Amino acid sequence: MPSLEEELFPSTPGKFKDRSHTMNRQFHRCFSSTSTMFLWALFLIALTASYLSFQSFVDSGSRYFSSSWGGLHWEKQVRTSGQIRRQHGFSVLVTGAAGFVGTHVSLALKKRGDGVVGLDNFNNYYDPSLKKARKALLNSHDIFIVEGDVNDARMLAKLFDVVAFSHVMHLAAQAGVRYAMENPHSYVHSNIAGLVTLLEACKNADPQPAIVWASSSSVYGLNDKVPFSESDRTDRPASLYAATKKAGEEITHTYNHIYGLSVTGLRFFTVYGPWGRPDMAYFSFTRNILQGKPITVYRGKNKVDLARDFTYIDDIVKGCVGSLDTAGKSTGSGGKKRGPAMHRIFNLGNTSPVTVPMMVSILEKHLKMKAKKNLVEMPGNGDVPFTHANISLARRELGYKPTIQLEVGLKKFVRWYLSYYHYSHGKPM
Ligand SMILES: O=C(O)[C@H]1O[C@H](OP(=O)(O)OP(=O)(O)OC[C@H]2O[C@@H](n3ccc(=O)[nH]c3=O)[C@H](O)[C@@H]2O)[C@H](O)[C@@H](O)[C@@H]1O
Repeated sequence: MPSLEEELFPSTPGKFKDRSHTMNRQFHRCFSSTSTMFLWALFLIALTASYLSFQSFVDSGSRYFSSSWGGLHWEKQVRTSGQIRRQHGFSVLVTGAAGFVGTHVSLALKKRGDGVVGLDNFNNYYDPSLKKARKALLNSHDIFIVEGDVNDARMLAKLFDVVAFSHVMHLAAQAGVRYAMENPHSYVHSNIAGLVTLLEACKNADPQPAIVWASSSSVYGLNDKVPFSESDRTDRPASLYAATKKAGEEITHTYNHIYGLSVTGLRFFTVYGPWGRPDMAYFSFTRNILQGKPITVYRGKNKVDLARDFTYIDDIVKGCVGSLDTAGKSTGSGGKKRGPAMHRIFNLGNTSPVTVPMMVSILEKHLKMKAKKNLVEMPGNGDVPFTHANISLARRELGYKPTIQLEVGLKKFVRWYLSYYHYSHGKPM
């Protein structure tokens, strides 16, 4: 019978000895590998620490030296731009300031003496050089534009740190009805995630600003009750774009309800005019007509013409400014609601829809050129056959009264287009 010792330690002679040797060796190896590991760990810690400090250096460096926001000079520019120059004036943060509506609203506010700080991410959804040109225009009126995204919470917090904005005019968005099929995530990024980040910043700000923001006529979707009233159904969007704008209306309601933010949503109806958006039909049609290229004119079922309640930019600006002027104060502070705050939604349209072929013939008249038209059945890509705004609520509450009809508005647009793109007598100079 093997002894206990043999049981415990195998019987092979020399094994125990061997084992003790082995253990000895292992102990040494183990010890040496532990110290190696220790050294490695030290090395890794040092490496991580230097990486982190390098990162923070890069981070602060990019914020304070090379990037588009941060630093004492930047803060001074923001503060100066946000300075109010009239009695009882506002200090307004305009997001999407280098956009079409953003540019016009910023100029109007600045002209009457409000402080205006612009914010824009200058993305390339359409020609960024047009956005840069709008920025130059704004700069020439002493409006500073921060280059940044509404998803950047740190940057927003910094902005509210530097200026106690009384109002936020939130116009930054991924626009365009049909592009949503190509790039759906950009709509979620800007119109939902970006909106929430902005609302969080507004909620945390002290004082909280009142918010006026751009919704869209597209929320009416498949609604066929005309004209479209604010109380009509908006639960059947026809495009993801429309769905994100509708979501925005619900999200802003939540922030109004929980945090006491004063919110006004504006449903814009196909806004057009000088400095407009090149992705929109009236703009791209003008470009193609001038270049002798064909245009695609969509038609509804049974060859019915599509129609839009085209609204001129100056009328929209009046609606935006009227909304800011009548917005009640937000009631929250320290991220807490202190009482009920205003929550409003308005249609800003023109109340006189015009068919797309009619819009084309007005362009032809002003351009003194004929369009090469391809008539195509409206593809199922989010479009709606017509829009028509009932504006009685905006008229009553904001004093909103559109005055520019499409004929006149397109004339102003064409004049701007020819000058901006250096045309003379229908030919590029
Ligand atoms: O009112 C609104 O809320 C929306 O107005 C416009 O959307 P939309 O009315 O579709 O404007 P356009 O893209 O300029 O189209 C105007 C009309 O021209 C038609 N169209 C468009 C493009 C084209 O190549 N051919 C064509 O016939 C469209 O079907 C539509 O009936 C804007 O692009 C949206 O950002 C905005 O939210």
